[in-house]
Amino acid sequence: MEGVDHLAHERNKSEFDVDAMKIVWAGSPHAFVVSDRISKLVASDPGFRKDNRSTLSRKELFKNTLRKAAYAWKTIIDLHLSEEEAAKLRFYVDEPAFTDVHWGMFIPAIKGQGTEEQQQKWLPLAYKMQIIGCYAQTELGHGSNVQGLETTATFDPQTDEFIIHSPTLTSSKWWPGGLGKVATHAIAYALLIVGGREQGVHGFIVQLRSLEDHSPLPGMTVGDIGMKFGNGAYNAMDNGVLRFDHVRIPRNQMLMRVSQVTCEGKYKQSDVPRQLVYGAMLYVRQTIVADASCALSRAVCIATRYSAVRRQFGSQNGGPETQVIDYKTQQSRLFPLLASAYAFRFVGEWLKWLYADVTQRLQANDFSTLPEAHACTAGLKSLTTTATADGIEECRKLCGGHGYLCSSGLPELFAVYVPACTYEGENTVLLLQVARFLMKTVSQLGSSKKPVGTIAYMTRVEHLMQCRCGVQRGFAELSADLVEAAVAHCQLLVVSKFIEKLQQEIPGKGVKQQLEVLCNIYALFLLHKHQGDFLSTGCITPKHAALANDELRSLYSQVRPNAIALVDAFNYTDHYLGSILGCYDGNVYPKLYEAAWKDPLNESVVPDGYHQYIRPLLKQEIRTARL
Ligand SMILES: CC/C=C\C/C=C\C/C=C\CCCC(=O)SCCNC(=O)CCNC(=O)[C@H](O)C(C)(C)COP(=O)(O)OP(=O)(O)OC[C@H]1O[C@@H](n2cnc3c(N)ncnc32)[C@H](O)[C@@H]1OP(=O)(O)O
Ligand SMILES: Cc1cc2nc3c(=O)[nH]c(=O)nc-3n(C[C@H](O)[C@H](O)[C@H](O)COP(=O)(O)OP(=O)(O)OC[C@H]3O[C@@H](n4cnc5c(N)ncnc54)[C@H](O)[C@@H]3O)c2cc1C
Repeated sequence: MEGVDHLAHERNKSEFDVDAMKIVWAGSPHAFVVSDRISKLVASDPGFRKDNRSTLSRKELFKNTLRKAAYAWKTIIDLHLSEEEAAKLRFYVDEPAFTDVHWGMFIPAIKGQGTEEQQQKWLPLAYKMQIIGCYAQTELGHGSNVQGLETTATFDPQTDEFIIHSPTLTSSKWWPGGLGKVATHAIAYALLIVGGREQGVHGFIVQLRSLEDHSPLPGMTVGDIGMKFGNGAYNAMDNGVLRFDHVRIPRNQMLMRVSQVTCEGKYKQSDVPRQLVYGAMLYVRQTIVADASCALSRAVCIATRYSAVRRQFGSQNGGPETQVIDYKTQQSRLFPLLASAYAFRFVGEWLKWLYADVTQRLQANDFSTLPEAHACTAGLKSLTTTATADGIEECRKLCGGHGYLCSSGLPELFAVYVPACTYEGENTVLLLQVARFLMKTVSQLGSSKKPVGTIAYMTRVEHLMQCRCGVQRGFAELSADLVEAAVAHCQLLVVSKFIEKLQQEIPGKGVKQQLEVLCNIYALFLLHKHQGDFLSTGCITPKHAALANDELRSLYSQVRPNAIALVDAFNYTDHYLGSILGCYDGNVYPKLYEAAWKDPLNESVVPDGYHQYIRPLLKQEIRTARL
């Protein structure tokens, strides 16, 4: 029945203060108040409905996304929302769109790589959305290999301009979000050529479309690259293709914080590391880690609530069947994902601090922590997105057949989420960056200082690399193993940041205790999953492995009465979850049944096509099929 909380009995089992945990999850009392208010504002506004998305054609979906983006912007203006509130509104609208790239990449790139003068010119236009930007780095032929990009930017001292050109088919810009149909400007990455000399890849602000009638400017061939994975909402994003035909831009539209080109045609490399050209990627990667905790927590919320609702087998004397959440197999699949959602939340908080710290240092020209920041953002982006994509799929499977319905919210969540394993740095490529950082760390330790902890094994690897073949060839030969080492290094980071979080003051009855249980689940699940490595290196004995497994089962039993409260702490509205299986009141079956009849296929009892195809079949009126 509507209005009845079918999960009340579960909520009454909770052994901790859920409201206090909501503040821990939000990050602070202020963050909770803002999130709670904005999520309810979005959920209560019909202008932001999303339950009909799966029935729209791609063009309808895209146009609806434009409508929502404009409506969101009007809401932000009319309600005088702050930047923080506006970002929360875009988050809870939950629609992949050009605004993600405008706010998430275009603006950070100008802030990170533009001079003061360039920031003063372009940021006010971008903040007021008087221009709409995209981040055009990837090309048809190159994405991971940034230094392999082929678009050229040739300086013409006669006119004090750069000539942006796509010399080959593979140099076509390909994938940038917002580029296909909406963006008026791009940060375009191109190989700088000054006085006939190549100077590496740099960023350039290029206007793509007229601000009067939105038509592509001369020399621009631009469009959408076509449908993407599944029928998911990511098809609302106009990932585009762009070819430049000798497009001229003023010299002052090269982003010149890192390097400069003078009007005389001199190339100047300031003492800022050239890697700052990659700065926007550092920023986005750290946001992607926080994003992973959100996406995984959504899937876990759905699967946990449904696991408490669903009963299957186990009826005694005609009594109720067993809740599937009580099966140890269900717990051993679900609860490590619940623990991971919290773990990624806290490592994401730490990474946000690390990024802010490195940014502050960079402003003082202190580049000492840039390598560490790169390794951490790259590695944690890789680790958390892989685990989250796998975790969303596992949550779909945990919900049985109903998990495969669009109305469960899980297929769409998966389809929209999985490219995170590829964009902003393909996950293996990023782990190789971490491996390179680890190897460099080890080689710098020198003979007097042996590596310890998770990089202790690197001594053997380093010896092998130096004696058997050159370091470079050794690295390539052992790269698959080094990627595993990089993952282990990042897992250590996640566990250690969870432990550090527990050393903080955490108010609320039973809250810290619950987090300690989740931290232990996360760590022991990893030990169980990788026990082969731990055993073969003598880090643990078979007895330790058995103890860990026993302890895991005990910890699952401790989580069980608190599972619903732990996902309630995410404080997601039913609108944001977009899932009948995960609805707050657990009233699943009537909602599933009601939703089925809303499908367009049920608009007629006899389907289109019956008289044309089925009736002739049934009446044996089909002549022998033409071969
Ligand atoms: C939730 C998201 C929210 C907002 C985002 C908006 C929308 C969401 C949707 C989609 C967004 C996705 C957008 C994109 O995908 S943009 C394109 C992303 N592309 C990439 O990530 C390319 C990946 N490739 C690279 O980063 C580099 O090519 C490389 C793999 C790192 C190799 O670099 P390269 O210069 O060729 O050579 P190396 O010799 O390996 O490195 C030299 C040197 O530099 C150091 N380094 C490398 N990168 C960085 C960095 N980013 N910061 C700092 N330092 C860096 C590297 O460690 C090495 O240092 P050494 O000391 O070892 O020499
Ligand atoms: C949904 C989506 C949105 C995107 N948005 C944008 C955007 O807004 N702007 C933008 O510029 N780009 C965007 N991209 C592009 C994205 O950044 C690239 O796809 C990504 O960087 C991966 O590069 P790639 O496609 O060239 O993959 P590749 O590098 O070709 O990877 C293919 C395979 O080769 C392997 N590989 C590559 N190099 C190595 C190596 N050195 N050693 C070992 N293995 C290797 C990889 O691990 C992978 O298995 C987007 C992509 C997607 C899917």
